[in-house]
Amino acid sequence: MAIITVDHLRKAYGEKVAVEDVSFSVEEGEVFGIVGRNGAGKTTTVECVAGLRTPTAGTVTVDADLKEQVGVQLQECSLPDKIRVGEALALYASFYSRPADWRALAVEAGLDLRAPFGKLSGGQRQRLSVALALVGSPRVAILDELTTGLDPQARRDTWDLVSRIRERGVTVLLVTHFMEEVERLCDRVAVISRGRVRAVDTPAGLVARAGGEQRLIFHTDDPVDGLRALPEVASVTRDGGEVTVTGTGDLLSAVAAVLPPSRTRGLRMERTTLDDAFLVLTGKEES
Ligand SMILES: Nc1ncnc2c1ncn2[C@@H]1O[C@H](COP(=O)(O)OP(=O)(O)OP(=O)(O)O)[C@@H](O)[C@H]1O
Repeated sequence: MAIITVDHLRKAYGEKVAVEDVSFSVEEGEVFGIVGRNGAGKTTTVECVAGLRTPTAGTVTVDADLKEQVGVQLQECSLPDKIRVGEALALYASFYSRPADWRALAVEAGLDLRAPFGKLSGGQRQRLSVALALVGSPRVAILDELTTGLDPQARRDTWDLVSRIRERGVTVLLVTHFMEEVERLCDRVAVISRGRVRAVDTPAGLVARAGGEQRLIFHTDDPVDGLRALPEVASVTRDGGEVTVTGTGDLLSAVAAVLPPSRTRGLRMERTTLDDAFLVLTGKEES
């Protein structure tokens, strides 16, 4: 059952249209990603879902109590430097009627309760902001660019935290720029470009939409025209000594049957990645 339904959402700030027309629905218990380039309208969309902004047109339905059951972590977490992790969590917990065990949350997020906010690293601040979003025991957690600016280890620690949230059955709406994050965490993802949804699919489905194509690249002195007749092959191009064969299915075996690998040099294979799919779906330019 859908816990979040966004239907033809439009949001303008005066003359500036931030979200043109966005529709998607999120099932209970899934991690749903929203990706798009800078300024695509991602934050505005999730702020409308969180009830922090009022849509100009369209509707947002959240099947949960917004104040009690939706936890929000927005792009920057700022607290007074002197407040300690434990104090911040206790303060936020006091806002809710059924708060989570905030000490356990701090342990899970790898945070020291006595550490002052001003002394936390970027990764620790992000994990604190996630813990603060979870302190009310929400059914839905909205996380906006939670790993931007983090080093690879801090990013992985934050991903682990998100994986544990999902294991508890919390529905997660995740805004991100990182395709690796999408691949690791998201069940489905909406690709937004210029305020419109370009695709909603699983990460694998997005790759398939972008062609799901393989490329074989190698050097050979032999003729390669015969490869074009193979059903697996979509195109064959030669640029100087380098040959590129694109296609689908068991492309490598099909090509090897016609052109033995011993007649090629430097053979390598590339597949469409989620990054490629993102570029195809969002086009080359973004306002
Ligand atoms: N309060 C505001 N007033 C006017 N324009 C705004 C406001 N908030 C956002 N915008 C503009 O609306 C567009 C969409 O912004 P939004 O923050 O939703 O995009 P985003 O996809 O989250 O971008 P980013 O990845 O850079 O965070 C941008 O052009 C932005 O400059």
